[in-house]
Amino acid sequence: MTFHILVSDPLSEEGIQPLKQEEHLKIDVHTGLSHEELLETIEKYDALLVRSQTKVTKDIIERAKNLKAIGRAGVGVDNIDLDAATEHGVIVVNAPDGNTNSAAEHTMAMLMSLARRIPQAYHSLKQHEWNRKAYVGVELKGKTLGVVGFGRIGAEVAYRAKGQRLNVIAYDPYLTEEKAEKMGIQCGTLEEVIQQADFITVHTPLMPATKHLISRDAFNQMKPGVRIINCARGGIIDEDALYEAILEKKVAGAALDVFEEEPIQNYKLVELPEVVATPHLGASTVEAQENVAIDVSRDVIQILNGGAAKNPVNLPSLPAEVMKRIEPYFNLSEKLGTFSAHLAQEPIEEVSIYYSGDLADLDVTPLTRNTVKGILKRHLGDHVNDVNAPYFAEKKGITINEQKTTSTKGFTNLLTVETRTKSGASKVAGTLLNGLGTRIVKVDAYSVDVVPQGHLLLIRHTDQPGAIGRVGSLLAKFDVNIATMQVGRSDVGGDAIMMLTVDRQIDEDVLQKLQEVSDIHQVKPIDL
Ligand SMILES: NC(=O)c1ccc[n+]([C@@H]2O[C@H](COP(=O)([O-])OP(=O)(O)OC[C@H]3O[C@@H](n4cnc5c(N)ncnc54)[C@H](O)[C@@H]3O)[C@@H](O)[C@H]2O)c1
Ligand SMILES: O=C(O)[C@H](O)COP(=O)(O)O
Repeated sequence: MTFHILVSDPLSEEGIQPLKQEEHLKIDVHTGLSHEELLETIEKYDALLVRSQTKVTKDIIERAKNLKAIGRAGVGVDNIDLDAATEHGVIVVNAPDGNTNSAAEHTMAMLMSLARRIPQAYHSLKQHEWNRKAYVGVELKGKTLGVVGFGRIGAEVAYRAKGQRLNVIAYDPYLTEEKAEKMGIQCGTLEEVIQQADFITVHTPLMPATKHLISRDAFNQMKPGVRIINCARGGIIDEDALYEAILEKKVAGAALDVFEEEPIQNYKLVELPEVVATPHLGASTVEAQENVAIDVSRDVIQILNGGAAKNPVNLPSLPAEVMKRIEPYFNLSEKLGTFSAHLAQEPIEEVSIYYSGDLADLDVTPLTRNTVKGILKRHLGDHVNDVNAPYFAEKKGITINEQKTTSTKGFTNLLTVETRTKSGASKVAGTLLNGLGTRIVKVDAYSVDVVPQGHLLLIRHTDQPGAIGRVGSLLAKFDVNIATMQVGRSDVGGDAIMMLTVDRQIDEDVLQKLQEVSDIHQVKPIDL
């Protein structure tokens, strides 16, 4: 099968080599497409690779009927409508590590340019002016740098700033005193950082909670003469408030790589002599561009080949060794989900998934998603996948519980799916037998031993002599071959089940006839 990939922003040629080496991938590079042009062309693509220019909006994702993956060759995914991607089952991957170094180095370059007014002096000299008085700077040594957002880039900036003998105070909801102490920096609240710093650099993602995090109110709390750096995202700092604070001389200068609107339409902030600026160049180095393009290319190949991505943004990401341990259970979890959906006679309201034995000490989130996918696929079809399964479950009002138990009922591992409807619950359990593959080992209270694959028939009946024979004869009459058969009962003469594996799908009229056989209460064909 050939997959079509659109690269809609300039990506490193070397970086997309992994894609080019795959024979079944056809790559089109069309950069600079307008929104309308992208909308017109997106339908034929299975994957889209972007940087920050392409706005992957809801209407684009809705039109992209074949899209399976969006690869962001960089960190920030604020140009991608993640909710729409999740709803449509499109996996979004990014390249979180590839440009950390370059972004941190650019931040330091901006910090020093700001302190020594290098761009302004350069500009003046190019105009043939020799003006030494106008470009007096400030030293970094002994000053305080406030870092807001202490993730990969924030931490790298702090590390470098210490080399410039700056004192560093940082705020991040995940920064602990211990980590700060280890790095030789101070951990503060947002207010403390804002009030104590001589330079403030922001390194958070742009999201609703960080929009205008540095606001008019924040500028009012800062030291007079503070200098601001933004190499993260336009919008984290309120540009209008920054403009006013510079005019009012509360802020001595700003170094900006990113802007609320890109490309900039209104240049008033950038034209201020106190502002040094670059056109979103933080990640624009040969090394970073190669790294990020390689990383997303590899992940997109994985996704298109049905494998697990390393850096999913809208899927849980697990360490490789955990993935390796849970991978063998994927097939079982989906099959148990599908089996459960067949057992439910009414809309499912709650799903509880119990993991025991070998599974009890692992992060099993992907298995839970996979089980839910198996359940929902029965009625919603193939467009339910691991990405959008929790979204659809929530939309349908189905509560999902995940539980770990120590009770294994004699199995080394056991996965039990319990579905609850308005009028009751049903259960199916399965296991992975070492070297023998997967088995369904329990249906409600009945022990069975069934390979979860092919055409199954679940029959509920009363344990009476002849019931099994009557089912066998009827199926033989309609030329349905029984491959395997299991029987379980609660007690002699009580409720019982038959689990049959048959060689072909059973026609509706045969099912109807089975339903009419005496002592048979329920006949359920289950295709796995
Ligand atoms: N200028 C560029 O070219 C360029 C290059 C790379 C990254 N970036 C931007 O830099 C951002 C950070 O990148 P990263 O790799 O360090 O990401 P990261 O996820 O490693 O770090 C972000 C940090 O921000 C923290 N955070 C979130 N909300 C916060 C808040 N309200 N207050 C304080 N901290 C908060 C998070 O806890 C996290 O530690 C990216 O989201 C991207 O937008 C820009
Ligand atoms: O979030 C990022 O990785 C940076 O902002 C880089 O964006 P770019 O790929 O458009 O340079």
